Parts: sequence; C-alpha cells; structure tokens
Amino acid sequence: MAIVLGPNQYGKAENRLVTVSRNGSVHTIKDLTVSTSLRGDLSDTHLTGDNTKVLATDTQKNTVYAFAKEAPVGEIEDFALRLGRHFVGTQEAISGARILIDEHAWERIDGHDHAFSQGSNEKRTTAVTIEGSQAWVVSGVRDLVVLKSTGSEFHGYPKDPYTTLKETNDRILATSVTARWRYAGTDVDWAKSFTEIRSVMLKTFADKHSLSLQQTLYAMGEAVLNARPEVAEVRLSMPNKHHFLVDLSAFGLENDNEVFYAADRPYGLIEGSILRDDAPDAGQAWSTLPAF
Ligand SMILES: O=c1[nH]c(=O)c2[nH]c(=O)[nH]c2[nH]1
Repeated sequence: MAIVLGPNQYGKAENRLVTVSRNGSVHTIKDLTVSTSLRGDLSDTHLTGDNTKVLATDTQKNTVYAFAKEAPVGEIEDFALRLGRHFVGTQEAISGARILIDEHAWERIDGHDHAFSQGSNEKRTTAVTIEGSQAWVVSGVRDLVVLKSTGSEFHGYPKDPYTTLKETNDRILATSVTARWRYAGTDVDWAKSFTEIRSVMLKTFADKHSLSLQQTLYAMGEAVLNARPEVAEVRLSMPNKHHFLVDLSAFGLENDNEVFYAADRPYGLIEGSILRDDAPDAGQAWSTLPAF
C-alpha cells in the first residue's frame, strides 16, 4: 500500500473588497467577497514543505486589491476571469484556478450621491474555473427570498402510518432561492444576462400555479433555458420555508387561511438541475462546487 496526495487546491478565501468609483460627486460602490483557489504542481509543499511553487495566499489577496485599482472591476464574471487567467498565466506551476465572487447588493438612498442602504441579503454570485486555456463560468444568485400567499397546493402524496400532513389547495409558498447557471461560453453580456435570468425566475415563481415546490423549481429552470440561449444548465436549491396554519379553535376562532406560524426549521429542501439535452459538456464548471 502506498499513500498518495489526492486532489488539492489552495488560496485566500473571502477577501472583502469594496470599491468607490467617482463620477464627479456621484459615487458608485461595489461590495464583493472574492475567494481565490489555485491548482497545479503542488505536491512538493505537501510532501516535503518545499514552497518553491506556492504563490502565497497573501500574494493572491494582494492581487485582488491591486487588480481592483489597476482597471475597473466591472462585472464580477470579468473580474474573476481576469484574476484566474493572471494566476494561471504567470505561475508556471499553476495550471488551474477557481475564483468565487459574491456581490452584495447596495441601493442608493433616494437618489443620494454617496449614501446607500442594504435592502436585502441577496447576493449575485459567480464561480469561474480556469484550466490551462479553457474557462467555465457558473453564475447565480443566493438568498433571493420570495413568497406567494396563494396559488400553491400540495396533495396527492402517499399516506403511510407516519403521515400527519394535511392536504391543502391553498397554502403560502415561500423559499430562499439559491440558483446557479452554467454558461455555454464566455462571450456574454453578464449584467444583462443576470438581470433577465433573475427577472424570469421571479416572474415564473409568481405566475406558475404550484402543485409542489418541485414543480415550481423545474418551471423556473425551464423558463430560464427558454429565455436565455447563453445558459446551458440551471441548478436550483430551494428550502421550503413552511408557513403552518395556527389552530385557533381553543379560542373559539376560525382560521380562514389568515394566521400562520412561520417555521424556521426543519425545512423541506428541494434541489435539482434543469438542462438542455444537447448542452455542451460541463467540463470543470462544477468541480468542487456544492452539487446544488
Ligand atoms: O412542495 C412540497 N413538496 C414536498 O415534497 C413536500 N413535503 C412536504 O411535507 N411538504 C411539501 N411541499
């Protein structure tokens, strides 16, 4: 038996980067969390501690901040591609890079020049993977919380000795969407694509009469693929944020679908991938990302 080194990568996780761009007195901010990870000929450091081929994670961090100054950050996908290609292109031992970026949303306060509020916890995300001269982009959104107060049913499921759930023709449907979509290529208007994908997902959540969260999940992915040819695959993770009808009968009150207990946990967790059957091979696009 021999013990060998398996897959490995290293980098600086969660660099917090905020930039201010000034157009006269009008400021625009970008608030990012950037993680870098490098792969390649890294067995020496693991086996003997020889760091000749190790670009320090501290240097990776500095590169993130220096790049933010040297050219406009732009869209997160472009910034991630730029960083990943730099590391692979300048370090002989480094053959691959994975750059993860979350963009935190800030809204301008009432047209104010330089004051902002953080309205929600929603994040725009990207995961860019570079392998040699190839690049894959998986972008997405996280913590997109949505709720509809009707237009959702759940019934027809098996009743076994442990089933207590009541069937319903009218319930609250709420979830916090994590969506990731894999682009077929890299020649994409990233900002437009993001805005339209987000909007198609929201519209489908709202419009689709739901018989299960699974059906809603599929419909949202299908709508994205129908609307956006640049997308090859959509992966969705949607916790069912249960709203249980409160039993008010002890107080002689009827509850006509008006008073709910918003449960925190446990929650149903509905996850899936929707893709074109002729989608280009995913290559390294999903490597080391969560399955959904
Ligand atoms: O949309 C739903 N899907 C389920 O699989 C499920 N299971 C459950 O208890 N409630 C629900 N709702």
